[in-house]
Amino acid sequence: MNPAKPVRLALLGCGTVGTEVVRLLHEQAEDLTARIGAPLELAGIAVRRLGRERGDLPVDPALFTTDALGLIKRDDVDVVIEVVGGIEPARTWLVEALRAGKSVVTANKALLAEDGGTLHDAAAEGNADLYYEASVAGAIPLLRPMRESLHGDRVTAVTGIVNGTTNFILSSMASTGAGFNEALEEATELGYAEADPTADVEGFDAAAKAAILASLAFHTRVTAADVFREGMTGVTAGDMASAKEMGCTIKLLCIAQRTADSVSVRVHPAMIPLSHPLAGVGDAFNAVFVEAEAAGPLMFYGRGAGGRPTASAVLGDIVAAARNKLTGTRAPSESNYAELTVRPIGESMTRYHISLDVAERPGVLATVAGVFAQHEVSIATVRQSGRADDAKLVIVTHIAPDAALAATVESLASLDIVRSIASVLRVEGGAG
Ligand SMILES: NC(=O)C1=CN([C@@H]2O[C@H](COP(=O)(O)OP(=O)(O)OC[C@H]3O[C@@H](n4cnc5c(N)ncnc54)[C@H](O)[C@@H]3O)[C@@H](O)[C@H]2O)C=CC1
Ligand SMILES: N[C@@H](CC=O)C(=O)O
Ligand code: NA
Repeated sequence: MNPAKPVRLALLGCGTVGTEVVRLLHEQAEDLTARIGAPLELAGIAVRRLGRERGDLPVDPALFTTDALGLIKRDDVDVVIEVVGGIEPARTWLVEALRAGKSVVTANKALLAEDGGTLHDAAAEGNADLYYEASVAGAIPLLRPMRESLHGDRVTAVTGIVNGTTNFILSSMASTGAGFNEALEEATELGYAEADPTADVEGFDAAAKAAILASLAFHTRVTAADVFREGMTGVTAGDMASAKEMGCTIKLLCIAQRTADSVSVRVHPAMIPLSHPLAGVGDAFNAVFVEAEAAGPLMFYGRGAGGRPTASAVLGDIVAAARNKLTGTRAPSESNYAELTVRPIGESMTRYHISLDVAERPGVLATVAGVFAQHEVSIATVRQSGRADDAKLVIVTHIAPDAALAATVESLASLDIVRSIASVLRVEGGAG
């Protein structure tokens, strides 16, 4: 029997994820061949600089090139794997590959969220596969269920922790009291953080993932620009202590919800009760709840960051793309028929936890309560502590439109008796 012709791979990028992709291809070569029915073979690896020390990477040094586009254009390349990141030149490379009918596997959430439409259009044009399981929640098989298994149902909400770096930092702050900088440094060393960790801590990475998830869940193109985003750099040790006092913790959440004809997608830190299933998601783990009309609640949990877990998702996509090449089939194409509108954050319904430093005078509480009433926001609990220069009010509201809550905070800030607004946090999941 003739051995099957290899499926040839072009790997773009050989950093945290790329090196682990190379290792897994090497370690599992025999099993992969058996599962696919043909061997996988690296045709080339595009890197930024040649001659860099790559330790014990099990690969022929002759495969390295700095000419990514030249590698993509080669006739002997069947599947292009992009683990470089960023918008350009990744977009140009992937559009070139897809239009030429080459399958693409990418972990690039920033690009998919910014301009996924262009990639999907290029895939349709070239009748090529576009797989991106690693782009959201790392190793967790999440996009394939969203893209295939749940296509018989109607998804109504997706809520989750989708950034490993910030979950690592918030978990460290909550459990060991570690400082922000110290925890971020450790997350970076462990390979969780983006090349520019601002993307993690300011919520851009989670917002990109939220856009990808919302697009798949609601059959509508949602981009990063549609997502309300607030990072976690403002979360202080004081907030964490205050959350603890209330039997809560603080997590950076991604929340995507659907009504009949619109969707809302937001990313922000939020207090959640310790009894909430997301509260126990520690370290760099991710967890995502999907609610669907017929299925009910589903939960996905696992490692959302790190070279090896992410490479696992990349490998899964490579296997799928290789099988399709051999059988002449294709991945499911983009489904965006619903064309739902994206609601602004002001219309989202949520609750706020507001901590105020106030002057300790008679009538302060009544004045503050009056501001909430004026904006039709009802108060759930009030705690007062300290006296004189150290008086503090901690107020938790009932559910109200975000616009009304934001306007309340603005009015509070203009009161003479309010010395400062120490913190404002959204509250989710029945906390408070
Ligand atoms: N590290 C993680 O936990 C995860 C990363 N991702 C995504 O995977 C992608 C790669 O991430 P990492 O491996 O962590 O980043 P990294 O920064 O470790 O690796 C990227 C590599 O691309 C190389 N590169 C940059 N410009 C290039 C060019 N013009 N030609 C060839 N190579 C070039 C860099 O030198 C670097 O080695 C990104 O899109 C990231 O968002 C997705 C999920 C998890
Ligand atoms: N920087 C990201 C990596 C995975 O997507 C994260 O921390 O989650
Ligand atoms: Na995933």
